[in-house]
Amino acid sequence: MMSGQSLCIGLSLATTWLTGNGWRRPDSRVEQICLSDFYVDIARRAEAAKLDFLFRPDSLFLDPTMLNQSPGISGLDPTLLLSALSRETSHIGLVTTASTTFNHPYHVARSIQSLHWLSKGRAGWNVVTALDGNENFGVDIMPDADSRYDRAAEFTEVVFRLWQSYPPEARVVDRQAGCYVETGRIRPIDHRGPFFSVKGPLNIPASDYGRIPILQAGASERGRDFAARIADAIFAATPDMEAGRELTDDIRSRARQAGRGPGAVKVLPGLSLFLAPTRQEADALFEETQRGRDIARKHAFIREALGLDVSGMSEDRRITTDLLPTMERPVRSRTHARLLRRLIERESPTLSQLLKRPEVSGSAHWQVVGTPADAIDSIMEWFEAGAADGFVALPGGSEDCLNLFLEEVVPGLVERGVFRSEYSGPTFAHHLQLA
Ligand SMILES: Cc1cc2nc3c(=O)[nH]c(=O)nc-3n(C[C@H](O)[C@H](O)[C@H](O)COP(=O)(O)O)c2cc1C
Repeated sequence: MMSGQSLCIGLSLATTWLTGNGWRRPDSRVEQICLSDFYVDIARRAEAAKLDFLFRPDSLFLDPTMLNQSPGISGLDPTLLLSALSRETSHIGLVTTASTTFNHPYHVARSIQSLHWLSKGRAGWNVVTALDGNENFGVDIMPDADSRYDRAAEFTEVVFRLWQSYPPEARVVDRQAGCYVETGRIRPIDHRGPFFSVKGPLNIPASDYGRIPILQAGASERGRDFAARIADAIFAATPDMEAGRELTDDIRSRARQAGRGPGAVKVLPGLSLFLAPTRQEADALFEETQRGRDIARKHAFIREALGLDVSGMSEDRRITTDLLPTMERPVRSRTHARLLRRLIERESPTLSQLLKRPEVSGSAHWQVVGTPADAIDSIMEWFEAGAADGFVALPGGSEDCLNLFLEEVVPGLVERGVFRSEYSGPTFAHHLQLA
């Protein structure tokens, strides 16, 4: 924790509480996940709790076999969804996700600037390089992670320049003289690079609500360098406090090397919550949510990330490093593969233990299964240890867990003096202390 700082808290709108068996509850409202009403209620309650932002991850592909068991994160276009929410809220940040691998920077610059206008300064962009979906865009083989980062670097540079190409001060709106803009202040960007040729300028003015904060997800060496250069916050996968501290220290030092202040990039791990009034009930909620989850999918994840086939192994077999192929091989996410390997190196878990760990079953996120008081204690511990600057809440199991988070965990953090009780400004950049 840096002195005088308070937590930065986002809430994922990925309907994490419907995953596993959560959607099967009679009161889950899963039929409504493509309707804005479903999200409006949640957004208003998150704003009443004075959260920094709502966060919508995204992907540009559909694996229908995954839908057998749960609704997943597919669905509404995130920027359109957040635009609908912008009319129903007034302060909370609205972070959309746009991949730099399959979009075009002109479109992304325009749609996020539009969200910024429509929400009066509350847009944020979660920059991802994507994990899948190439065949939807005429690309036979998924580009490897390094070339995706090369493209992401150029993509973001083009977007930032487009956002500056039509500055707010160009709009003089002089009715008397009949002059709407000073055209000389609107400049093409004339960008020509390996991936894009973009003349510009953008066809929408930059809003005068200030800057659009950037989040980034992906924590390989390349990912960290990229975040240190361009991001205001990183959405991180850190399954334990040590991983959080290592990432936070590393990001601070990379930010310094990139000529930025030590606190320039906030580290915001995903925080998976399974909350109930008692620990027994929380354990039961967790078990119930996980029960029957597709074991073959977990095996496939381990095979893809590590090159290790565990499908024929008994559940009490210890998974040790000597079982792991040593050869460097391309993987979908180096971040997740590294975290999984790290777990095996440190603990040599049995297969049964491994399959239950967040590195395999929960996108490697920090996880609390317990009471709201347990969640508050864990958050305080991480924050005070410098392992996180805040978090993105991923409530699991049922909507009751989301309710406990908003109605008990957040007020508990306010009581402990580490979270705001009122917004002190109207824009997302202001909440992040960037304005
Ligand atoms: C915590 C986390 C969240 C991510 N969320 C998304 C997402 O919503 N959509 C997406 O297409 N990719 C997502 N990714 C994938 C990253 O953008 C990136 O493509 C991937 O992690 C490979 O980068 P790496 O080599 O740095 O790990 C996420 C990655 C991480 C670690």
